[in-house]
Amino acid sequence: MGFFEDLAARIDSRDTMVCVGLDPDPDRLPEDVRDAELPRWQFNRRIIDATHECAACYKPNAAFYEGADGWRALAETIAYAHGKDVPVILDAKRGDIGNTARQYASALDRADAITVNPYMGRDSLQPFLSREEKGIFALCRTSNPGGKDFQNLELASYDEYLYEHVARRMAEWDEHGNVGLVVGATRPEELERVREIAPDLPFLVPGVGAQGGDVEAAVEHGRTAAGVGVVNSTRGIIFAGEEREDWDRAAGAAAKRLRDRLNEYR
Ligand SMILES: O=C(O)c1cc(=O)[nH]c(=O)n1[C@@H]1O[C@H](COP(=O)(O)O)[C@@H](O)[C@H]1O
Repeated sequence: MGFFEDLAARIDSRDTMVCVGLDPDPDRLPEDVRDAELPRWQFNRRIIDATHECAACYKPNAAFYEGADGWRALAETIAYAHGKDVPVILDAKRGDIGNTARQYASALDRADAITVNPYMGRDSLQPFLSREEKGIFALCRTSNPGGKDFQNLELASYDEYLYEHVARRMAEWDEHGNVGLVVGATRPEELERVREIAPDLPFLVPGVGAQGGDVEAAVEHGRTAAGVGVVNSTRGIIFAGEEREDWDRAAGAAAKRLRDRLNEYR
């Protein structure tokens, strides 16, 4: 089975669209894991134990795993999530010239899907697109305030915005049914627009929770007609119990709350 079939099966069987972000910021790790060997992995292990039942997938962001210990923590985390039958999207926002991209694509040996930056064009994405059984989420309209700086430039020769063009092109380049788009929940009208352009591509929708995005729009437009799409929250889940001793239980409760809130609109 390909990534999106696995993801669809997980969404259906667990009745959840929640993508739990795993960004173990060292400055925010709880006291009781700080002195452990591989604190990031110990933190993630307890977060996964507490959240896996309502996780459609996990999304570790590579930025939080720099360095030799970080990579070990990431490898342990991915293997542990797989042990719970939860797919993993590596949020690495990759994209480079062909031979470099081929090396970056080896990150997919471990993870099930990856985020890519399409700015360098088709050849920079080809090594990812060719991995038919793996998923690729291309940045389309990002959730951050500066997302508009380039993504909302109007392309005179196409009479559309750059983010619209990215959506259209990615749909064209999706030869194996393994492409999705990253579209933030912070711009609901653009989320709706991207859904119109690319009706069949699953979305990864970040920006709810800490960034204050629109949950209803994320559900309504994030999914394909077949119901495939996920909504990510990271800090709103993993640091929900930051000041508490039972921080993992608090994360579990936050993940459940988000699942239930998303399900109200499904
Ligand atoms: O590619 C992403 O996942 C991503 C794209 C985007 O437009 N906005 C965005 O916030 N993200 C990532 O999603 C996560 C959001 O974290 P929270 O704001 O804590 O929920 C971080 O790992 C971001 O890097």
